[in-house]
Amino acid sequence: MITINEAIDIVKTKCLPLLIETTKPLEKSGGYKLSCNIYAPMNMPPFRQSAMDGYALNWHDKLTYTVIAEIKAGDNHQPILKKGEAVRIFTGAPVPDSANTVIMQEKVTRNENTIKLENPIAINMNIRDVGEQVKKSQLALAKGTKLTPAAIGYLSSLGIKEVNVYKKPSVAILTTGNELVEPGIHLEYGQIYESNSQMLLSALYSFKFYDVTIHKVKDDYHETLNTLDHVIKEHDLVIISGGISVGDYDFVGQALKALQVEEHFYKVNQKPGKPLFFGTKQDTYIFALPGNPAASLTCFYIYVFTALQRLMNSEFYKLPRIQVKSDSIFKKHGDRPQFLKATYNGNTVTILEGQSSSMLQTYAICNALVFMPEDQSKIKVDDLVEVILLPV
Ligand SMILES: Nc1nc2c(c(=O)[nH]1)N[C@H]1C(S)=C(S)[C@@H](COP(=O)(O)OP(=O)(O)OC[C@H]3O[C@@H](n4cnc5c(N)ncnc54)[C@H](O)[C@@H]3O)O[C@H]1N2
Ligand code: MOO
Repeated sequence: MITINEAIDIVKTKCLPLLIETTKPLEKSGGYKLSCNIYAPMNMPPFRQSAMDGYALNWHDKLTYTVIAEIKAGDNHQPILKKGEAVRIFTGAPVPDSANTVIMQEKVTRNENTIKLENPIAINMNIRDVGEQVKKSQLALAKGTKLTPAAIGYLSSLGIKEVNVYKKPSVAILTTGNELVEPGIHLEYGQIYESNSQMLLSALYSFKFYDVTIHKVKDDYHETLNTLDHVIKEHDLVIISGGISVGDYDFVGQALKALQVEEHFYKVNQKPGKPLFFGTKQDTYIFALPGNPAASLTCFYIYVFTALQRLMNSEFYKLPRIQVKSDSIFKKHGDRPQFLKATYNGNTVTILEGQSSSMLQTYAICNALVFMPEDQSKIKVDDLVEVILLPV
């Protein structure tokens, strides 16, 4: 059995950036990376803007100015100021060419058509110059930049409505199991509700992967084989849930072999998620996650996340990890390294009850995983532990 780090390294090495270009409306481009440089189509700001509510002045060496006009944001007139004249002005309004400084209103006393400055002011204060952020034709954002809310706001401020980006992977989720029933349908004895597809879909959505299809098969070899064959051909990444262990009705391994999926690893020395498979067929990456729900989700966060980040050409291929003091105790059974459901309060971490890989109840309220290495058998209060922060 390989170690967790070996498995992560294999995923990291095998998964290559997709680098397929596509065009997206700006409002739907969050989380994508630019596939080419964007040059500013205009100066930003496009005109000299006042940064304060106050007065734009044509500076002179006295403290008193005559107010000759008013300019508010959106106005397009350009009063001409002589030396010693001022215009009332507001934040975001165009500063006339003949004004050379702006003073905030709190620093003047107004008396009808004159203002008196408390103290002398220097020129060029509180004016955002034309092209101060970016000049027309300058590089606005470089190829490869990830489109964050700020980047989208910035491009939108330049009047840009669509962008060329690298495609995100298309993902198929395939659940397996005779016992699984759709929520909403009456459960017969021996049946449970199928929940991993919604959980994995939601995890993908949380990382802004929306191109996802869901497929469900019974514990039937031919159905598993045919559906897998189809989803592998149609998607960049396939996430299988369940049917990967050694039971007589676990057909996933057999089907993957028959489809000549190249195995990169099967079984990782970890708890939960020992029977984890990763392989490739042509350009498609395939994970078979253990069916136990908590094991499935932990394997998603530790391995599938890495694959997704690599396909997106991101250098951040692991969730953030920090060292934190534990405020609880935990005794490990067995010697596999373990991921423990936990809550991190910004200061200490609490290891929760219900660590079984079949249990989602405590996972539902956890915001972190504590990683307990192979050689550690217990965690005491105040021990420093490694905490993996989950995107909740
Ligand atoms: N003889 C052995 N038995 C098992 C081993 C082993 O090493 N030797 N490993 C155990 C471990 S650890 C795990 S984890 C599971 C993994 O089994 P599978 O991946 O084959 O998963 P299933 O058997 O199909 O299901 C396991 C469990 O999860 C429930 N499940 C499955 N899919 C869903 C779903 N979509 N929604 C909700 N719940 C689901 C399923 O009903 C089972 O209870 O194997 C152990 N056995
Ligand atoms: O590996 Mo299993 O996920 O421990 O239950």
